[in-house]
Amino acid sequence: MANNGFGVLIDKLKKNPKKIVFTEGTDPRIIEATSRLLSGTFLKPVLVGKPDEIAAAAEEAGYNINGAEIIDPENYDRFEEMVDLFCELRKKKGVTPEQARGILSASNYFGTMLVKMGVADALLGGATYSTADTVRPALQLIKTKPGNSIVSSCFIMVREKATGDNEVLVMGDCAINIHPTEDDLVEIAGESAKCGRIFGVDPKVAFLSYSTLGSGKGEDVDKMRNAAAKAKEKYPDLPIEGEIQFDAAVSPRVAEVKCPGSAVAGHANTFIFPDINAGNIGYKIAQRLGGFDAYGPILLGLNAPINDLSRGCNAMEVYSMAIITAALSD
Ligand SMILES: CC(C)(COP(=O)(O)OP(=O)(O)OC[C@H]1O[C@@H](n2cnc3c(N)ncnc32)[C@H](O)[C@@H]1OP(=O)(O)O)[C@@H](O)C(=O)NCCC(=O)NCCS
Ligand SMILES: CC(=O)OP(=O)(O)O
Repeated sequence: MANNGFGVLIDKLKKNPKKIVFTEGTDPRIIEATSRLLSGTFLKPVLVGKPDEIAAAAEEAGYNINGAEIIDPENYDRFEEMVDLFCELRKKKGVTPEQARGILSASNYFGTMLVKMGVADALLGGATYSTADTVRPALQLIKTKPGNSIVSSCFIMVREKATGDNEVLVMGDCAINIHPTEDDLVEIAGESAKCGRIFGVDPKVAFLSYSTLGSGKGEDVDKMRNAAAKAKEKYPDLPIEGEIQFDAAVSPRVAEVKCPGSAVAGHANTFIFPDINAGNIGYKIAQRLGGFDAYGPILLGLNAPINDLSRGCNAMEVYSMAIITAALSD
């Protein structure tokens, strides 16, 4: 991503390098990204897995990962300390040490505990794990930040314009909350706008629907209209429009017909989808047919920077997401 926001993230990391855990240490895309990261000095990769299997995978992929820290859950000298902490954190669920040992043998839970214990600053997973399996340990162990009521997510979508500049859009929540409530949507909008600013977006927020300002009827229309109204009240300085159709949100010509006089319509850059069906399909259409690179899902409202990858990711996306994830840690 050649966006100025990305350069800012790298500069931040150069001043204060961070450790990032990769839960899928033998995946060739993770190995390639690790090799690229090792040639810089701003991020310290930690690979979870068996050293011999990771070494064999690196050799097969043809990448040098000398210098990467490797932690094997089966031979980790702080494993029993991790088990005790896990039991404490999951006390209300009645988890026994025996059960904890089994759960922590899986790299998604083990890696998340490395962040919880402060062994690493951040985590990136999901190259092979599903989003649910990457995110669930974080929801259970890292928890929602004070002041937030949910963890949600957004994608930063980037496409090079004919002028050579980047067009940067924000889309949320395409990955976590399946049926967000009106209040969830308000929080998703606020968090997505905040995240967009990190990447140089001056947010103009559209609460998307199949209706523009009452042109269509239905419960889902009401939900987006009410959410937009609540968001305007909660964030009076944030330009917000809704409910609004996608064409009216992005096309000045259509906006003039459907939503005249709006400060957002025709120029929206931060899109709030009514549910995960719309969001996940929407961002993938922009990515696969619209020529946008998709960075995310970036988790919003979590107590520590833990992010997910799409299983369809490539090594460059892993590399970029690692930088984004680590740079979001304090
Ligand atoms: C995120 C997701 C995995 C959570 O579902 P789940 O694991 O079944 O969640 P549960 O309801 O069992 O909750 C597990 C824990 O997470 C917490 N939690 C669940 N959703 C949460 C959210 N959005 N924010 C904060 N905490 C949440 C619960 O409170 C619970 O905590 P506890 O165990 O300490 O009581 C689920 O919402 C999901 O599958 N989302 C869609 C993921 C997906 O397929 N995306 C498409 C590809 S990107
Ligand atoms: C974000 C997302 O859609 O993830 P996956 O492609 O792994 O399901």
